[in-house]
Amino acid sequence: MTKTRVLVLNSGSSSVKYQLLDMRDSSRLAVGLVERIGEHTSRLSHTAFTARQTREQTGPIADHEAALKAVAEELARDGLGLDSPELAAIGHRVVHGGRTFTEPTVIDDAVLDEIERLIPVAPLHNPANLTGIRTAMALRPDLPQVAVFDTAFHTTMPESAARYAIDVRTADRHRIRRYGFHGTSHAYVSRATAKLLGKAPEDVNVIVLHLGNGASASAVRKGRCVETSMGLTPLEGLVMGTRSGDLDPAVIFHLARVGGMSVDETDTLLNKESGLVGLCGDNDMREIRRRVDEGDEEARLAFDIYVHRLKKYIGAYNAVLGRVDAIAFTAGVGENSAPVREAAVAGLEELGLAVDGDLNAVRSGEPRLISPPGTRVAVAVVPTDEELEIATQTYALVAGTG
Ligand SMILES: Nc1ncnc2c1ncn2[C@@H]1O[C@H](COP(=O)(O)OP(=O)(O)O)[C@@H](O)[C@H]1O
Ligand SMILES: CC(=O)OP(=O)(O)O
Ligand SMILES: [Mg+2]
Repeated sequence: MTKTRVLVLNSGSSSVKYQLLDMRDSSRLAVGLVERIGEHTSRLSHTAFTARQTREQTGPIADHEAALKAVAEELARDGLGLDSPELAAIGHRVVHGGRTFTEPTVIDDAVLDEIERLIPVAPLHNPANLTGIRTAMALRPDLPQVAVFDTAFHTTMPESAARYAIDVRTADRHRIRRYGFHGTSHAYVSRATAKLLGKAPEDVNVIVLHLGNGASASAVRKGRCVETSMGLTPLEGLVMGTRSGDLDPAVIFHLARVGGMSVDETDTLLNKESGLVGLCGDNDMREIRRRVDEGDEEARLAFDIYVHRLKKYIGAYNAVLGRVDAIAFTAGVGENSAPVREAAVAGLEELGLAVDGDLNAVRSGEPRLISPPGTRVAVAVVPTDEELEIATQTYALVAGTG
């Protein structure tokens, strides 16, 4: 039997997203999501397109291992189980690959060790990724398991962008540099944006704004990343759902000296209790906009801070690229929040940027332009598909080996 299927696992800090694809035509056989892992109100939602079935279950799912086993059971109920002889490989999103991994990589013990070694610089993500990999390996030890790294696309950044201005010896000793994340999404979306413009990726310069729970911007010149907003860890850059993004590093010394806060307390504050949730108590942009529309001042300020930071990055990446052909909004907020897109581009006419109100209001799952016809820079909404990209890269690596 030909092995044409790939299962993709995207294990986040408190969720697992998965897709089973048939790579002959990249069609999706099943998709699903396990949310709120570790809480009493965990939820698994599973759709099998083959059986035209969607099922949901709620109730405690203790950890990522339990989550993955529940996913395997759901797939099996639709005859799509992990024991399928048609399965060619399992592709895993791995957030931090350091400088070691610039390409998708078949996972062995040495790869596992390296992902583990990188936990201190991706504490929210790499442990979950590792559990996902180990559980999948236990379920199908015979199958190639492939890691696709968030950092890989950013390894083309020049040293001038990748280095922090700190003592070189200290930086080198501790491998402190800017790695960047969400690379699979930035790669996919920058290519899809070129396609939307009817051009080859090598012929365009694109700013990609990946605005999900985690958020990052990247500047892509002729298909290669030259700058991105996340750094050593996914904390730097834009305002996010629960992360502060950019900040004077002296805030941390100040909190230690004046606030008596430990390193771990500050880590939690900046990664989990800051960003939109720290500013207004909500991290969901839908809820924030609802509050803004009701005249809530706290939500308004949170929205304004979020947009102000975004605008600074758009300006900075215009300067980095020199010439910009398109700006692409993607991920949960970027794809769905017309007010964020409108506000981020407002007042940037001198940079050749504008958003058309009617086009911006269109709701669609397709890549689309939202700038008025004839503007110098195309502004686009380009849905990301990290799972499809991971499946494509995974299959390219293993096809012909099984
Ligand atoms: N219809 C919508 N309008 C505005 N924001 C939305 C909408 N749907 C989702 N979002 C935002 O997208 C976020 C999730 O984005 P997503 O890319 O799925 O995140 P992640 O992959 O990091 O979990 C939510 O927290 C919410 O702020
Ligand atoms: C790297 C990162 O921030 O990922 P996510 O948006 O999935 O949290
Ligand atoms: Mg995401």
